Amino acid sequence: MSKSCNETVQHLCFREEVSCFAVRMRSRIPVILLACGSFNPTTNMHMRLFELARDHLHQTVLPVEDTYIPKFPGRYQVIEGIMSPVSDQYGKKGLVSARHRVAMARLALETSDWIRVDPWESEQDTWTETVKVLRHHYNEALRAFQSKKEFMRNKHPTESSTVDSFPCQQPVLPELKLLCGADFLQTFKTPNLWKEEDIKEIVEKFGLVCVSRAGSDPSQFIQELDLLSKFQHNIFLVREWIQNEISATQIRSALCRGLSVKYLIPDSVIAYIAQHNVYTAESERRNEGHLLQPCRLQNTAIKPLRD
Ligand SMILES: Nc1ncnc2c1ncn2[C@@H]1O[C@H](COP(=O)(O)OP(=O)(O)OP(=O)(O)O)[C@@H](O)[C@H]1O
Ligand SMILES: NC(=O)c1ccc[n+]([C@@H]2O[C@H](COP(=O)(O)O)[C@@H](O)[C@H]2O)c1
Ligand SMILES: [Zn+2]
Repeated sequence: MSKSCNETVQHLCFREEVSCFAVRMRSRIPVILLACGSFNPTTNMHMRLFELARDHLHQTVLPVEDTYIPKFPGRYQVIEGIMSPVSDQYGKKGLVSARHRVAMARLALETSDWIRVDPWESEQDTWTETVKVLRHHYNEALRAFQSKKEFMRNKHPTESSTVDSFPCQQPVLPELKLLCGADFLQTFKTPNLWKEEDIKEIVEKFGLVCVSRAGSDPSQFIQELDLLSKFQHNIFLVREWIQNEISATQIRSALCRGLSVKYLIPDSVIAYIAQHNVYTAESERRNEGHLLQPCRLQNTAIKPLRD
């Protein structure tokens, strides 16, 4: 092959790569994953939850017209993971202060380049419904998207077509999805814990990514609940391919008995717990016998009127 012919081929290959990239950028939907929970303390499994969910979303197939792209599979591009520890007012037994739980999550996530802890929920004066936490983070993402768009507009004030010619430069508003384990999903059926309209908004407007957990069958559960089966196209079930049944409750109970939890939670978190003496028999008794705040709120809401 002559040099010029070779160059032409290279040029064509480059152009094809660029156009594949452009198609990919246009088709892949950016996603932010938000996990709400106690994180008391953060375990290796909490972090695995994010990794499993990201792999799953990256493997979801592209729409038919794009399936020929071999190098770039996946309908979604997970751009960020957010861990949101619940506030102290949640009232769960053994829940230690949010200051400690946020600090431990920060240490645990030090080695992640895409998951971060966000203290907003834990800093609120009262317990916040999960749907409101989703709305807050959605609004944050919307603000970031709008300022990026504004920045692009200022960068190319006269070239209105630039954004169309280089789709990779066009900011796309990410979708925000609630990430949870199968046991979390099962709590949707617990009386007085969730409002129906909240569940509807979560699955209809945002979407759910649910990771399997021993003892829970999320697919059967979805079929049993009309509200979930109606929006099942927006519920992603992720199979944990290697079982990792770590539970934060068991970690706390092992710590209180003086047993080793090494390799179940990060070393940095173990060191923090020891340094601050976070988990003790006394901390385990915190909120003992209390109703969870969501149940308390629902109970007061449905109190009969006095005559
Ligand atoms: N082993 C696991 N497999 C799948 N999901 C999990 C696992 N551990 C925790 N999760 C999920 O992580 C989120 C936060 O959970 P949480 O803080 O309650 O931790 P936990 O280990 O379940 O603690 P606890 O035992 O105190 O309930 C929830 O959505 C929960 O379902
Ligand atoms: N109605 C609601 O919005 C509602 C009810 C129960 C639990 N939750 C949330 O789910 C999470 C459950 O965490 P735990 O699994 O640690 O109990 C917490 O973030 C809590 O705020 C929300
Ligand atoms: Zn739990």
